[in-house]
Amino acid sequence: MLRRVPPSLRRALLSSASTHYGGAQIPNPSHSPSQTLLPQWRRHASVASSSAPPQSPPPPSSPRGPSRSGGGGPTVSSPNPAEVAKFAAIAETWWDANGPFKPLHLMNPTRLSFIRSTLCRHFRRDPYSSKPLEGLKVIDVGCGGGILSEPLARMGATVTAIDAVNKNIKIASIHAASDPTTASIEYCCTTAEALVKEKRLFDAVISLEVIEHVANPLEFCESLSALTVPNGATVVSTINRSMRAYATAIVAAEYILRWLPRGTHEWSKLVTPEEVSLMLQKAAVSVEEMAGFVYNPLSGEWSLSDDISVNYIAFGVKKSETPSTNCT
Ligand SMILES: C[S@@+](CC[C@H](N)C(=O)[O-])C[C@H]1O[C@@H](n2cnc3c(N)ncnc32)[C@H](O)[C@@H]1O
Ligand SMILES: [Mg+2]
Repeated sequence: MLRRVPPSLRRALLSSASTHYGGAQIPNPSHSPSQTLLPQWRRHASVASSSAPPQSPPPPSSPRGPSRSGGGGPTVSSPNPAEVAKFAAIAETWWDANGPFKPLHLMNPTRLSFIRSTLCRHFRRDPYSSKPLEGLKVIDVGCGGGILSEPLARMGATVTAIDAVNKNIKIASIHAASDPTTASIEYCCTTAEALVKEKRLFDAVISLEVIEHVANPLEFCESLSALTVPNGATVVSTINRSMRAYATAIVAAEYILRWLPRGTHEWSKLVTPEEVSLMLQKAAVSVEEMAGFVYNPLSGEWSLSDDISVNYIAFGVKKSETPSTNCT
């Protein structure tokens, strides 16, 4: 089943000018109105009525040892310094379930459910086993305090977790050390780009709520792809650049409810599902499933949905052959 672009999203896309990401122009749908020219993806299986067909599991990734940068920070300049400073300022609050990262704590079971089901389907694992990701090398890019990295390790994955903020890595390492299962996580203050230079490879590359904070989203997608083994999985979540997202994720969350510090998200830096899909496609990752996260203010819980107008997550598969580059 192919996912249709919701009318609200099409309207937002049609009203926006062409967007440039690091020199690459993301096509403006108003110039190519045919829906067939927009990326197509399946609904997430637990949202849709049909499930995705199984695919060949990827070959095992190369067994490289840990590599850590010095304590001062990442080795390359891809992070946006202003964005990094925002996260450094609130690093101590990562594990405060009522602090600025409360929305991520509340969203965690829902996003883990999407990750568990898509990875298990792709890698042909039993999602009901206690360690469904056993034997898979997974990297959590922009891990913050490790609130996603830890459950991934509990699901059996061999986890590497990186962040541009050294304080985050210190806090994540201390927190993980208290449990033998999570103590095995390889935490490192570095960037995806630096690991690409080291030719590190992972079966699954996951980067949640990071792309809207990086200096160059297209280059970031290219780095995520370069870290993924052929036929491996790349998972990205973020906030849509829609009017609804502006009203809820920025005005309500930052200014009315004060869940997040003001200025956490800049509307102009948000990326739409089509843009994420096109950038990943350009980077040789084909987005195959997408789902929205919706918040129920009555229950205070998040759930998976077809509604990708605000928060959404995309699952992609790295193509087995790298497309030829256009050298001039
Ligand atoms: C909103 S937090 C998300 C944390 C985590 N992925 C999660 O969802 O629980 C964004 C994180 O990305 C990190 N970050 C921002 N830009 C980065 C970059 N270019 N490379 C690596 N980490 C980055 C920040 O330091 C911060 O910890
Ligand atoms: Mg964010």
